[in-house]
This record gives sequence, C-alpha cells and structure tokens, in this order.
Amino acid sequence: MLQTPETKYRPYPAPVMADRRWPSQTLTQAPVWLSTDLRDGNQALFEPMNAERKLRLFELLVGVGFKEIEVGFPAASASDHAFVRRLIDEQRLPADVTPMVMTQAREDLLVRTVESLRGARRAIVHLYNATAPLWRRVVFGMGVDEVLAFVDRHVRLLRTLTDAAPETEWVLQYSPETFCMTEPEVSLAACTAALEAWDAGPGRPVILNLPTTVEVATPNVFADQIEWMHRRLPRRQHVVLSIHPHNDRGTGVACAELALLAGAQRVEGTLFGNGERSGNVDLVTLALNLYALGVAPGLDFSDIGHVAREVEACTGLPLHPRHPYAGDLVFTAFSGSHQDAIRKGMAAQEPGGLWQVPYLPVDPQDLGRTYDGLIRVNSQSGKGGIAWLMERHHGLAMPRRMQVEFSSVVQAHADAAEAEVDADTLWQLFDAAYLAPTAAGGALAWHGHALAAVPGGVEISLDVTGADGSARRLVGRGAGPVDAAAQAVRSASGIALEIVHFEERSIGGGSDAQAWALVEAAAPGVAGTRFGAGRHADIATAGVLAVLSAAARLGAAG
Ligand SMILES: CC(=O)SCCNC(=O)CCNC(=O)[C@H](O)C(C)(C)COP(=O)(O)OP(=O)(O)OC[C@H]1O[C@@H](n2cnc3c(N)ncnc32)[C@H](O)[C@@H]1OP(=O)(O)O
Ligand SMILES: CC(C)C(=O)C(=O)O
Ligand SMILES: [Mg+2]
Repeated sequence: MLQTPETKYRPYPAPVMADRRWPSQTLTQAPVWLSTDLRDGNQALFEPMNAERKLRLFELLVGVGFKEIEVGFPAASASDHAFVRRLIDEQRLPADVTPMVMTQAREDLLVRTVESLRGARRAIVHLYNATAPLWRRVVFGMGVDEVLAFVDRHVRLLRTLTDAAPETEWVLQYSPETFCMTEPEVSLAACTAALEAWDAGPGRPVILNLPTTVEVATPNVFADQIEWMHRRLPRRQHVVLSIHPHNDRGTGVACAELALLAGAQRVEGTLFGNGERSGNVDLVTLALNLYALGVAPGLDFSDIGHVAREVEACTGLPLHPRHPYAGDLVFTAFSGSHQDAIRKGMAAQEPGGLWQVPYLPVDPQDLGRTYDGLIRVNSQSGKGGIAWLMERHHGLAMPRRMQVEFSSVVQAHADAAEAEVDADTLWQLFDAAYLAPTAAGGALAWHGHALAAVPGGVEISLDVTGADGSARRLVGRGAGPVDAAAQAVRSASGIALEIVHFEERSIGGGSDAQAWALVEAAAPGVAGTRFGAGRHADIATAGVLAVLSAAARLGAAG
C-alpha cells in the first residue's frame, strides 16, 4: 500500500448542503421494496441460475412479500427472455406483483425488451445509462449534452414502443448509473430529461432510481446526494424516488437507511446482499433493522432459516455464520458476561411485553429461530452460560455458589480440550464430579439405607462401599434423613462434615418424576465448601445421596 494514498485516490464531488434535513429525521415507515436478485444478483454469480432455480427464487420472493421484482434482462439472452415469457404465459405473476426488466439504452434492445413483456398486465421497464465523468470519457466518449440527448432519445423511443402496447400498464424506471460519482447537476439534468421525455404526470409516474453503482463515499454523502435531488427534482409528486445501493465499502445498509431519511421512497437490493463485487444492499438486514425499531417492514421473515437455505440453494453462495439476523451464530453468546446477561434477561422477559433481553436486538423466535443455540460454552464462558445449558437440557437449576463451583470444573475441561463444551459433555462432567462418587466404584457408593422413626427424628442405617471395595454400615440420627445421613457420615467415616445449605426439587411428574437434592457442606481442613448432588425417584434417597456426594468430594479435597 502507498504511504501517500492521496496521490492515487481522491474523494468524489459531493453536493454542498449547508441546510441538510435528513439528520433530524427518523425511520417510521417501510419503503417500497424491489428485489433485484434475479437480475443484479444473477449477473454476479459464477454460474447464472438456470430457469428452475430462477423460478424457485422468484416464488420465494413472492412468498416473502415483494410486490416489485426485477426478473431479468430479457434482451440480453434467450434464457432471460424465455424466463420473462414463462412468467407471463404460465400466469405465474400474482395480481399484486409487478415485474421489472432491465435494458441498456439501445434501440434494438428496447424493441426486444418491450416485446418480451407482451401480455403483461403491468410492467416496469428499467432503462439505464452511466452518467459519471469517467464513464462519459472512457466508456461512451460523450459530453454532458450528448448524454442528455441520449437519455431523451431513448426514453422517447421507449414511450413510442410502449404507447403501441396499451394493454399493458407501463412504468418507466430510469437509472442514471454511477449516480454517486456523477456531478449532482448532471444527475439532475439526466433525470429531468427522462421525466420530460416520458411526460411524467398524473397516471404516468416514473421511478427514478439513484444507485451507488460503486460505493465510493461515506453514507452521509449519499444521504446528501439524495436529499439534494429530492428537493430539486421537477414533477416530484409523479416521481418515486428509489435507491440502489451497492456495498463496496461495506456500508450499503447504512447508505440505504440514511437515504430513506433523506427522501428516498423505494429500495432496490437482494436477499442477503448478493450482487456485483461486494454485493447489492441486503434487504433482509434493512427490513429487519426496521422491524427492530418497531416498524412493520412489509416483508415476512418469520422463517428466516428457510429463506436462507433457499437462497443458498438457488445462488450456490453460502451464508456467513455471522450474517445479521440470519447467520447460524448471530443469536449465540459464547462469552461469560453476555451469557449471564442473556440468562437473566430471558428470565425477566415478560411474555407479550416489550423485548428487553440484553445482547439480543430481536426475539429469535420472531424469525422462526429457537432459543436452543442462544448460549454455547467454551473457555470464554462463565457460570451463567453453563447454568443455562444445565437447566435447559438437563432440567437442573443449580444454586449460585454451586454454579461457581461447577464452572471451574467446566473451565478446566474447556481449557484442556480447546473446544466447545456441548450439553452432553456438560452432563458427563457433572456426572463425574457429583454423581459418580456415590455410584458403583465411587468413593462412597450407596447400596441402600433404612430409616426408622426415633424420638425427635429418624435413625438411618446406611450401607456404602468405599472405592477399595470395603463395605460399611454407617448409622446416625437426626431431625430428618439428610441430618441423619450427615451424622452417620460424621461418626463413621472420619469426615466431619457440616451441612451449610440444602435444597431439593422434583423434575417431571407422574411415575417418571425424579427428585434432585443439592447439599453444600464444609469440613475442617478443607477450604471453602463443597456441593454434593443426588438424584432419585424418592426424595429422601436423593437427599441421602447428596450428603454422600458432598462427603466424598470433601474427603477427596481434605
Ligand atoms: C450497473 C449494472 O449492473 S449494469 C449491468 C447490466 N447487466 C448486464 O450487462 C448483463 C446483461 N448484458 C449483456 O448480456 C450484454 O451486455 C448485452 C447483450 C446487453 C450487450 O452485449 P454487447 O452488444 O456484446 O455489448 P457489451 O456487453 O460489450 O456492452 C458494451 C457496449 O454497450 C454500451 N453500453 C454500455 N452501457 C450502455 C447503456 N446503458 N446504454 C447503451 N449502451 C450501453 C457500451 O458503450 C459498449 O458500446 P460499444 O460496443 O459501442 O463500445
Ligand atoms: C441501477 C443499475 C444500473 C445498477 O445495477 C447499478 O447502478 O448498480
Ligand atoms: Mg447494481
């Protein structure tokens, strides 16, 4: 790269706008959307879509709710021509959907374009020519006056051709291609030429479509360009002011949003931003950005996963896992503090209330996504995320201090494995830490117990086996089974444990019901406390198991 990039690159001229109004506007309604997936998107693929894939994508676009769809460039190829004819001849155009076709400003192409639309109820013909100085000089060899005369001549020809086919309701769309790099006065003059040649007026609206053919400036400059045009265009009430952002600087969405503040009424783009070079503006992101502001976008992405998979299948281009709203990872938190906040937010979220979950701009369920992938655990994760997975996948809600204890077990594993810890692995870690000590082969394997009522409580006879295979009977008394088990352990195993906290809860119902007991215990010579866990169909047995589990863990630590 150059040390002095100013010797090679310069900003493009921008309109002088001392009194711009767009910064104090807000987005309150959706624009008219036009999908150019089948034209701009299709012209940017390694292999353009065949008829079946184009039709599949067309049907998806209709299903999502597009009312204007650019269906191709029929004068360019036999396949595009056949596709347009198929839509019309097979009556595949819903009554409220208008097809648009593109053409260069060339007589032969205009004739073929209008012919391709024979029999359509309504159609938009999209005529374009580049207007920027570089294109005038290098591509067309034309001065400004010649460009204006060129626009006038071709729009008049289009008007003549379409007037001869009155069974169709014709709409002109004119695009001064390279608008963002064109001097504002030249863009205005070209658009005015088109409006006059078409005779825009009542019943003869014109769509003026202003593109960032190549995005070359910051979005505020584009907004200034749009507002400048919006405030100066003649016959403004008969103009639908449209924009067509590309994404060369990665700011296509920002350009579109600021342009809407500046007076644009319609946006052209593609699903997920397919298109030339860095793509067209992504209409999914734009629509869902509006949705997240509480504005109904007029496009339906209730099953965004289906839309994404269909677009991938049709275009052959994979969606990035971090693509806004649709990527596989965009509703997933790996990092501890995010997980903690999401878990608390989900617990506090009022059903039917305003969405207020930290780190999640929209409710994934609105887009047909589940809460399952919200939290995934790796070495960056904390107790909150682990607790969420244990609760959701294994039905175990741990008290806070137990979450802290178990998260150090998980952290050690994640660090060593250098991999994600899924819900099954979490269960294995939990089992090894808390349940295995009281199972066969464990440090204090439980074989059974008997409880007998005694004055003031119960007496327990508790049969256990040590890891060395030694069978023992521990006897103790207490107010209840947990107290009695703790006393039995104290008197016979040499582990002087004290119960600090005990809780129990049942999971499920009927004959499948299981009880969880969680015990926090301390012992002399062991810093801090240790938790024990027991799970059993009988709640008293779960408590006894939890005491043994805590005792084994204290014994191992002592
Ligand atoms: C910003 C955009 O997305 S614009 C891209 C639009 N989409 C496409 O181009 C895809 C479909 N296009 C095609 O298949 C072909 O370009 C065709 C069939 C339309 C024309 O093909 P060809 O006649 O071989 O011309 P080619 O593609 O090389 O285009 C270049 C010629 O068109 C002229 N041209 C370019 N744009 C325009 C325009 N908007 N209006 C009139 N002429 C134009 C060029 O000046 C050049 O003319 P020259 O041959 O006299 O130097
Ligand atoms: C609007 C047309 C000409 C276009 O695709 C562009 O300029 O990017
Ligand atoms: Mg384009």
